[in-house]
Amino acid sequence: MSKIVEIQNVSKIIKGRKIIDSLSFEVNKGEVFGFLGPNGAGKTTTIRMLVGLISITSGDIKIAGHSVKTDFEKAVGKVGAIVENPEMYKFLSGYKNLLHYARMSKDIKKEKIDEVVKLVGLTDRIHDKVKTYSLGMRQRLGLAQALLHDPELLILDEPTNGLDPAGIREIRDHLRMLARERNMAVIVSSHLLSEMEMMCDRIGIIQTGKLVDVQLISDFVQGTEKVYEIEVSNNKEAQKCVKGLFPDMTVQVIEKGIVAPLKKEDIPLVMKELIMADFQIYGVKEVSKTLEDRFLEVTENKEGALHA
Ligand SMILES: Nc1ncnc2c1ncn2[C@@H]1O[C@H](COP(=O)(O)OP(=O)(O)OP(=O)(O)O)[C@@H](O)[C@H]1O
Repeated sequence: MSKIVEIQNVSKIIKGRKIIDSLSFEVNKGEVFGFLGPNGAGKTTTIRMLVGLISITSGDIKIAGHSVKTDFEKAVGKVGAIVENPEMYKFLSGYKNLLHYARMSKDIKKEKIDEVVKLVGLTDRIHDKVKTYSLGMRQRLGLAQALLHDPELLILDEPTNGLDPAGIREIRDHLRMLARERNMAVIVSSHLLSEMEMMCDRIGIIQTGKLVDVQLISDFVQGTEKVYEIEVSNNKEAQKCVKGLFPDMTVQVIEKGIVAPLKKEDIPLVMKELIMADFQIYGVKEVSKTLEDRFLEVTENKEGALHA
């Protein structure tokens, strides 16, 4: 796989504070890379440096081999980005907005407008005024605008912010399609892991300005431990009962019962014990720890190391 972005030891100091600390990672063509971190971690600051909206204090960013610092025009020439909410004229149609934008930059032909409109699935509504569009449609129009000059790299800061589940799905499907069919590299930032799981090939986790981890999303999900949820009457007593069998186990009380990291072969014993003690059991199911739990595990584990 060929890399399109190289972030090399990048730091950013704003008003004497180190907001980004020695960040390094690469993004390949044809992949959707999720830049994930809690609010205030430094995602937007990094993206702003990537697209040249703010300067880099130290280190360098190369896009398609060109330094953002020393060869800016060439570096960002192949980048399409939606960083702040794309400015659209609400009283003009989507088409006129794109036409206006295309006229400002040279070399964009009308056929290209039709192509990107089709690509983001707005053909039926493109001649309606933007003020009649849903938020998801406006996002897709922004995407169309970012695609007008055939970027090799697409950068989107929190692209699903404020969208309903259908809108999130629309954007997600489009980004995946662009990576797969056009071999485009896509960088998306988000603080929602569940969303990243469905959209990205790899994720980079950032916390307080430092990169905590970069992983294939499939590996990240696989590292997620399985637990059993037992739907049972009198959850607090049931917890004591299971702890009686496995004193060292962390057994969690939830509204409808308990959750425990049991092995499959332990289930008959646990059931027998609960039944003998007169608990009513309504169900047992294997559940994954949520990805949010996994995210917290990774960031908490690494935090000690980072501050050491
Ligand atoms: N111009 C600035 N002046 C002072 N502090 C700033 C400036 N820009 C960013 N910061 C600080 O840098 C940190 C990282 O901000 P950034 O917006 O990059 O985070 P983020 O990960 O994108 O978070 P969010 O998801 O909330 O947008 C925050 O603590 C923020 O307050």
